[in-house]
Amino acid sequence: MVLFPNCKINLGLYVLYKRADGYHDLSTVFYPLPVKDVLEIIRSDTNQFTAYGIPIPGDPTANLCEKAYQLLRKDFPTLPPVHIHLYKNIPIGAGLGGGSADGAFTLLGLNSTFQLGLSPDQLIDYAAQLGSDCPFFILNKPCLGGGRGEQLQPITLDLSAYSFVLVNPGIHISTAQAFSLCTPDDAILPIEDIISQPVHTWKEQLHNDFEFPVFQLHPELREIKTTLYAHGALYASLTGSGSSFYGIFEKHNTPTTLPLSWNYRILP
Ligand SMILES: C[C@@](CO)(OP(=O)(O)O)[C@H](O)COP(=O)(O)OP(=O)(O)OC[C@H]1O[C@@H](n2ccc(N)nc2=O)[C@H](O)[C@@H]1O
Ligand SMILES: Nc1ncnc2c1ncn2[C@@H]1O[C@H](COP(=O)(O)OP(=O)(O)O)[C@@H](O)[C@H]1O
Repeated sequence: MVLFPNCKINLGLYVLYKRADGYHDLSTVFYPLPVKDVLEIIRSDTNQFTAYGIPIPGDPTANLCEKAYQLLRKDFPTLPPVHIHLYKNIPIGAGLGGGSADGAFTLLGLNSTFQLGLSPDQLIDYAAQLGSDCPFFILNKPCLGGGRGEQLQPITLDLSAYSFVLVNPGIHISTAQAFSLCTPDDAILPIEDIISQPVHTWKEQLHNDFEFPVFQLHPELREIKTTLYAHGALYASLTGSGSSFYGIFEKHNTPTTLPLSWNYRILP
């Protein structure tokens, strides 16, 4: 079976407070975008994980694909061995949730290949054990995210009339470090109220709490946001804990090139 795990962006991200378990409660909107990895799962005699494309830091046994397999294997001891081949294309540690997508899609792929009969709610429970961002990719549609990110409420939000520019500065930002640099504050406007207004109004109202610490760590990244607005973005922001930024543009007003020394992709 071949699957295509996609990335996400966060439309607004508010860190509300630090919990006793060390995680933070947050409020965000997860929105899927079509930058994708390629994930192949094949029944085999032995377990094997192979990754190609962008190098993934860390021990391969800590890969979220491998972790997803082991998580299901605990509850389904008859799950046969598999070869997992991952072509990595989504930038890593970039706030795009690529690792989480790979883990969630591995759960989905194993469930359907081996007919495990897991419901979406059960898959979300497994995904939440892999990481806070993983449950979103089981639903993979625009969602309001609460709790540590695992409490999901699908929302009606269609941005297909717009194009997106994704800028990847290639700086790996540790999610744990980024959270430790945020000052939690739960006095916020409900994010769903902001999102329901036209996109051009978001600039004044919709914020990502990670921008402040990320700009402190990497002041040179301010230029990305400034450039996106200078070239007509209706809205521009850091996604997740960074380091990627996105701009939302009217389709007829989308730049074809940007004066940036960092990699960027235009999703028309
Ligand atoms: C910030 C967000 C926003 O979508 O995205 P990314 O920037 O990673 O894409 C997510 O909350 C990231 O979720 P995810 O990357 O799955 O994080 P996890 O593996 O669960 O946690 C990594 C570490 O981040 C911190 N963490 C994570 C989520 C959360 N709600 N509170 C936290 O404090 C904890 O220190 C935890 O040990
Ligand atoms: N399949 C995977 N792809 C990318 N990173 C992975 C994967 N599995 C585990 N990781 C680990 O997750 C971290 C980055 O996660 P990623 O989802 O790319 O970033 P972010 O959390 O910023 O959205 C890295 O430290 C990496 O070692």
